[in-house]
Order: sequence, then structure tokens, then C-alpha cells
Amino acid sequence: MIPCPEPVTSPHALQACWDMQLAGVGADALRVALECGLFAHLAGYASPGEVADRLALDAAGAGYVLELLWGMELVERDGAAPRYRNLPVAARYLDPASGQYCGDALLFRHRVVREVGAGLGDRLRTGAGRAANPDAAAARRAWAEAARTQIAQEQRAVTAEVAVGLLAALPEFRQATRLLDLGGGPGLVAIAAARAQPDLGGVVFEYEEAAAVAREHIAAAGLSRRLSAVGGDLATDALGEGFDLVWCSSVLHFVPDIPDVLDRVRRAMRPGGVLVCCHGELRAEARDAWRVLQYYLPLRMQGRHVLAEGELACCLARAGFIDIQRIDGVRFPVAPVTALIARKARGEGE
Ligand SMILES: C[S@@+](CC[C@H](N)C(=O)[O-])C[C@H]1O[C@@H](n2cnc3c(N)ncnc32)[C@H](O)[C@@H]1O
Repeated sequence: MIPCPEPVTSPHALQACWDMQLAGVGADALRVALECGLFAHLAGYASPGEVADRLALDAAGAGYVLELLWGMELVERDGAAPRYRNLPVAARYLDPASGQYCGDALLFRHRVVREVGAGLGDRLRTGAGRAANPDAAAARRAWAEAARTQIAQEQRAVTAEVAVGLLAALPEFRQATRLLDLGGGPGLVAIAAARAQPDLGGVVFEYEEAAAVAREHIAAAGLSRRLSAVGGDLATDALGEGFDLVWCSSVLHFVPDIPDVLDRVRRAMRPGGVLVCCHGELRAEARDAWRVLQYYLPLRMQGRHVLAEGELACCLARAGFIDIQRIDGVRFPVAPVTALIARKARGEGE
């Protein structure tokens, strides 16, 4: 008899590798469910046959996909001839009727991850990566499109709430009157902050194409008297002045010279002002680094900056910020980020 050193119910050392292959099946089940609008038909219990009838699908196929979604704990199941309905996470984020629908953002992520995965072999063998878009005007239009759909959905579902949580915890928040949301996309972070603090106004600084999207959101929120959106290139253009709060999330990856931007941000702030930066960092421990390594692979393959743990804090200190605090593992779209909270010295002139 061959001795078995481990209990037969303990997982094999290869199980983590098998799990990674299987995760792709779940990602595809979610993709087809979103593409079909399946979750819109699961507000109440429905059988696979009923769902298939409503969406003109194959009933057996619908049954398999619903089973997968049940296994992913997105829907719940009832009865021996099973019927399914959305669990709260699906009702909130995957049903298009929800104000926090994130389906387009998830489909966008799915496409990018698959494209990058497919190109990884070429990158390894020939060094040929997907270049960052060389057409600057097309890149700005793509950001505006993202601001309209994917970034807006993720800000509604995740970012705005987290940002307000971080900003409102600052002792300076209640007295703040001028916020700069740097590279703020559709502006829903600035809008949420202004709703949380009635004396707060400010600026969403964005490429003009995305700033136009932010303007629409600001007007729809009825906040045009307190908030504006300014179009420009934050790598080269003046950022304004007199800000006592600056929010900067997932933006510094895209600027060519981070120290220069930080220097200009500090100059745009009032003495005693607070900068909150949220970015994915390449953490030192494998367990902490893993999601960030996967999520930021496309950016890194385009030659964008994804800084190592602690690097951005050093840049902030070198740019003259003081009192720098870090919060790791802040929940954010797709992968957690590190929040760095830094202040402009009170004694420093404006
Ligand atoms: C990944 S998105 C992050 C959006 C938002 N801060 C958030 O966390 O939801 C990056 C944003 O930075 C903006 N951006 C990147 N480079 C920029 C630049 N040089 N000037 C102005 N905006 C820029 C993009 O248009 C885009 O909206």
C-alpha cells in the first residue's frame, strides 16, 4: 500500500492552480448572464424554463448558467425543480434596474483581462506589448467614454462611498470649503463629498472631454453653484488655487512625472490643506500583492507607473507634504488600494 502522508480530505498542493483555471468559467458565466440581461428577470423566483422563455434562450443552457450563478452565490435556489432569484449582491449591482448597476464595468473588465491574458505570451517571447494609445485625442475620447459608463458605475457602486468615508473622517472636513477632485472622471466623488458637507464646493479637474461628462453629472445633481468641472491636462496645465481638500484616486499611474504633479498639487493647496491619494501599490508580501499584480498588468504592460509599496509616500515627503499617514487595503473597484493622507504645512505660504 502507498502511504498517504496527508489526510485524504486536505486539498492537493495543485488545488490553487486548478481553482485559477476554474475561475475563468465563473467569469464567462457572469459575462453571458450580463450580456443576456439575466439578472433583470430574477427579482422574484423563476425557473430556468421561464427565464429561457422570456429571453429566447435554450432552457437547458439557462439551467446550467443559473446553477453556476448559484454556485457563485449571486442567486439563491429554491425547490427540487429549482427556481432561482437574485441574492442582494446581484439585485444591487447586477440588475440593470438598480441605481448601482455595475454590469457594463464588469464586462469592460472582462474584455481587458482576456485581451491582456491573450497577449502575455507575445510579450514574454518578443517583448511586444499593447502600446499605450499613441493618439492623444483618441485616448482622451476613450477616457470620456469610460467616464460615462464604467468609471461612473464604479464610482456609484464603490468609489464615492469610500471617498466620503475617508474624507469625512478627516478633522478638517467640516471646515473645508474648496475641494479639488484631480482626474475625477464623471465627478461623482466630488458630488458625493459636496452632498456630505453643505459648505463644500470645488472643482473636478479632467481632460476637457471627460470634464464635459462631469459637468452633466454636476448639473443633474443640482450642484452647479458649488461645483465646476475644469478641462485641462494635469501634467502640464495650472490646477487652480486655494484648495483645502484634494482627492486623487487612480490618476498618478497616467502622468509622466509624478514628483512634478505632486509639487503643483501642493502649490494649489491652502496651508494646512489635506491631500488624499488612493492608488494600487505593488505590496511587498505575495498575498497582498496578488490582486494588484493581476489588475494592473495591462497598465504595466503599457509602461504606466504602478509604484512599489512606500514609493508614493516617499514622493509625497520629497514634494514637501508632512504628516503622511497610510491606510492599506482600502476597498476600491477591482483591487484594494493604499490611501495616503498628507498635509501641506500650515506655515507654508500659498
Ligand atoms: C482610472 S481613472 C480614475 C477616475 C477617478 N479618479 C476614480 O478613481 O474613479 C483616471 C482618470 O484620470 C484622468 N486623467 C489621466 N491623465 C490625465 C491628465 N493628464 N490630465 C487630466 N486628466 C487625466 C482620466 O481622464 C481618467 O478620468
